Amino acid sequence: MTSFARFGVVGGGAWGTALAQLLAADGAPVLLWAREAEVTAAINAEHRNPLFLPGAPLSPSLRATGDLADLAGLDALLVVVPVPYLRAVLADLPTDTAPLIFCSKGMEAGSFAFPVDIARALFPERPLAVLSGPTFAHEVAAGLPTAITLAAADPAIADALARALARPHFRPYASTDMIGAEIGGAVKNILAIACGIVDGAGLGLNARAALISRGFAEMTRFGLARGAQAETLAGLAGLGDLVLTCTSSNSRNFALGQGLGRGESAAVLMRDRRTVAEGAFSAPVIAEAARAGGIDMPITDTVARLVAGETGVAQAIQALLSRPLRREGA
Ligand SMILES: NC(=O)C1=CN([C@@H]2O[C@H](COP(=O)(O)OP(=O)(O)OC[C@H]3O[C@@H](n4cnc5c(N)ncnc54)[C@H](O)[C@@H]3O)[C@@H](O)[C@H]2O)C=CC1
Ligand SMILES: O=C(CO)COP(=O)(O)O
Repeated sequence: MTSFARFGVVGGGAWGTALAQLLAADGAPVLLWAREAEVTAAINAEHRNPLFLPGAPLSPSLRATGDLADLAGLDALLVVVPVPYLRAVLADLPTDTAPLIFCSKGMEAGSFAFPVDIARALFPERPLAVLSGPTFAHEVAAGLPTAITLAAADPAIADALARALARPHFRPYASTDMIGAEIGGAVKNILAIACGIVDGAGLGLNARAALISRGFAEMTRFGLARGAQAETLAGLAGLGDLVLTCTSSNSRNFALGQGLGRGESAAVLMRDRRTVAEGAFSAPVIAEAARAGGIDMPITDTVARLVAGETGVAQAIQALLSRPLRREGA
């Protein structure tokens, strides 16, 4: 098996840049593809990414390119493109056999595909993996302690990639449950918006704790129905990330929810934003997938309607609180 010494990163947003910095911090060469010429120029000339990760000094061994063809021949690629744009970027990747490690958290509209589903259809021969967990980009770039799930269908590849990505302060836990890791990351983004709404509307900490645990029940129902393992959902990629992003306004999803909770318009909050709040894209998609599968996801459905401007915060809260009482495990 290869040693995975030379990594490439596809996507120069906050998370792609932080992962590239993690791997380049010890002087290892890392090549990052970014869409914005301003980002590639600043990384190469000034060793920083002022658009998406301001304030984080980057290693000179991290180089950037605007040409996806330059990623040919590397040992593995971390793919960190927001899910709505992922398919188009993957279609332009150079033909290769190196593993693709998906780090984005969402479900594609229309196809109801997670990143690995999209890639499997495009690259049936390439090893695929998922990297997901409670990982604010600025903390990883700063070298703060972080643990994360690394899932691949083949346990030997999962172990090898986990070893290759591990650093003294960055601990990947290997798993074979790719769908569990993907569902945990996608659903927690939606629940982070819900918790932000509760915070912005001043509904208190009891309500937030209730949302986290009832939201986790939704994530588990959806995940188990799609073949995820319960321990993955209760692990770093599910519950771990849910706790992180439901309790901090450093989360863009939580911050979006705070705005909604304060009564700001969803359309205005979504307009002109440079950074992503993936939960806003995924909420209607996962809500529809759940409905089609007969899976009860009232919080996800409510977030989808709030983001679409179809309901207001007071009305949505009233609707959630007036649902029939039920047994907890049901
Ligand atoms: N920021 C974080 O702390 C973490 C983010 N993630 C996930 O990583 C993924 C990427 O997020 P960030 O790096 O934070 O992004 P970001 O919000 O920092 O930047 C937006 C990214 O979207 C890209 N983009 C915008 N329009 C595009 C288009 N038309 N085609 C292709 N790319 C386009 C930009 O080039 C940029 O890379 C998301 O799925 C997010 O949920 C996962 C873990 C941590
Ligand atoms: O996924 C994240 C941390 O694990 C980042 O969350 P936000 O996209 O909400 O900022």
